[in-house]
Amino acid sequence: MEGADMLHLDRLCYQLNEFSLTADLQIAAGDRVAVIGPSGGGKSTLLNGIAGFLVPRAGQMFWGGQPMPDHPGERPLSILFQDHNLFPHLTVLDNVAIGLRPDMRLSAAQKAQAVAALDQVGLGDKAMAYPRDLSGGQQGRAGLARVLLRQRPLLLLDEPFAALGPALKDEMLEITRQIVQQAGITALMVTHDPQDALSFAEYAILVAEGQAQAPAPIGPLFDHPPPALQSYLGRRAP
Ligand SMILES: Nc1ncnc2c1ncn2[C@@H]1O[C@H](COP(=O)(O)OP(=O)(O)OP(=O)(O)O)[C@@H](O)[C@H]1O
Repeated sequence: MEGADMLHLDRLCYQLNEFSLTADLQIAAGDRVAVIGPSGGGKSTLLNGIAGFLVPRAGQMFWGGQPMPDHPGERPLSILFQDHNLFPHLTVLDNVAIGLRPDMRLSAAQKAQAVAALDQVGLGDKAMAYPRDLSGGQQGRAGLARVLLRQRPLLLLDEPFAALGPALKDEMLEITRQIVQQAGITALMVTHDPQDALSFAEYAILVAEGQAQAPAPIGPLFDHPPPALQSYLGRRAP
């Protein structure tokens, strides 16, 4: 885990009224990490902190050995939430293109890239459709196409496919895993489903009672869960 290509949360502390989250950990570049733990433990707070939406009370964050820029827009990351951040009044192509330029004034080459990203997620024939014309799975794919186009090295996912049925969710997780793996993207995914965590990630960060633990290899972690994880998993251990 040494070297410049990593995400380093250096003794970070975020305070939200009564709640505080501490994180002192490193994630190697290209790793896929599940963020798991009980409700209210601080999983979304961790992602919001990494995204730059929260100002830390203490500590620092580094990416590739350099301090993370303060401004969220300058951080080298993309975010995929459950609503896929699609704008209803924009075509699918423009929804993807906005990932590259907020004013959507793309050069011909950039437009070709956006079309290629749609092709890659199997939405090549939906470029001129609107989000309302897409199924839930297709909306997820459009969100992924934007992630592909942005080519940011870090991806934050907060239960992006939780609203989908089991088969479609599995399919979307697999597509996401392939895209992330091929592009060498470092990915952190919040999930409540141990099976999703296992199928997507190599490591897991357990977040409980305001503490984010260092990433651990996910198989052994589920095989021998520490007490906080054991009580969270209950009888739903995978
Ligand atoms: N904007 C806020 N202001 C004050 N407290 C907040 C704010 N957002 C979250 N909290 C509190 O911070 C704690 C952690 O919330 P967080 O959403 O990070 O947990 P979580 O692990 O993602 O939970 P869940 O699995 O239910 O989504 C909770 O006690 C929550 O009530």
